[in-house]
Amino acid sequence: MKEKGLLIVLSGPSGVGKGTVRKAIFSEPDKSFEYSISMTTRLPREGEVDGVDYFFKTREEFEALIEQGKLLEHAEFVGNYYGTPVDYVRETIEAGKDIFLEIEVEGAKQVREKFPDGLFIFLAPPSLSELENRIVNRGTDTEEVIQRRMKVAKEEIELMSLYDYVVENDSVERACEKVNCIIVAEHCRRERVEARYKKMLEAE
Ligand SMILES: Nc1ncnc2c1ncn2[C@@H]1O[C@H](COP(=O)(O)OP(=O)(O)OP(=O)(O)O)[C@@H](O)[C@H]1O
Ligand SMILES: Nc1nc2c(ncn2[C@@H]2O[C@H](COP(=O)(O)O)[C@@H](O)[C@H]2O)c(=O)[nH]1
Repeated sequence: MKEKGLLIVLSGPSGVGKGTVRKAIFSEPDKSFEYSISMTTRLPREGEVDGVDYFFKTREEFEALIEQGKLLEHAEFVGNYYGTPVDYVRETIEAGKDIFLEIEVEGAKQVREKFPDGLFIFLAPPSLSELENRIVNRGTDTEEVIQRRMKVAKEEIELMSLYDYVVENDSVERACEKVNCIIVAEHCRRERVEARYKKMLEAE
């Protein structure tokens, strides 16, 4: 039987650096996992490309996808829908390849319910004031949206204990190294458990 791939979820509050860390991880050569491109109703930011950064959809299109069961999870975040196309995730895992999702906390909760044996990593900020600095300095949000993101962030940080690992994003380089190590360690752990069961079954 072909071994299934690992579902990896990187989540955490807005502005902590999920996108930055994910892009840095995927810019490394020889990555053995695939990235799940999300759907969103948010308008593209400058430089963002449809089908690369996101699949950009209208609200009507997005709601039709929800109705048709095409999304593994979805959430409304600061006025826009975001969701993970389910077919690509399932096909990748079935093909024995790992898939990497970078999503917000409500979506991660939904994925955990459907894939309890996935690998869930929470990216945490060094402090709340540093989180706010990062959102402000990114320069993509109005003061009102920044305050909404910070309010949600505080609620999300309380949920970090539900994750398998918490990685502090104090430096992008260190955070990437830790995420990569966690993925390698998780593979080793699963292989050992599987090997143990295989032996047990063969001995019967
Ligand atoms: N370790 C770090 N140290 C300092 N700045 C960082 C670090 N990681 C990311 N940043 C900066 O913080 C800002 C927010 O990062 P990013 O957009 O990747 O966050 P995010 O978690 O993906 O946000 P969102 O959930 O809103 O999409 C960016 O300007 C980025 O350059
Ligand atoms: N629940 C989901 N959240 C997602 C998905 N794709 C991205 N995201 C998260 O949304 C926020 C905002 O993103 P931005 O690009 O507008 O800054 C951020 O936390 C992303 O991680 C998804 O498919 N599902």
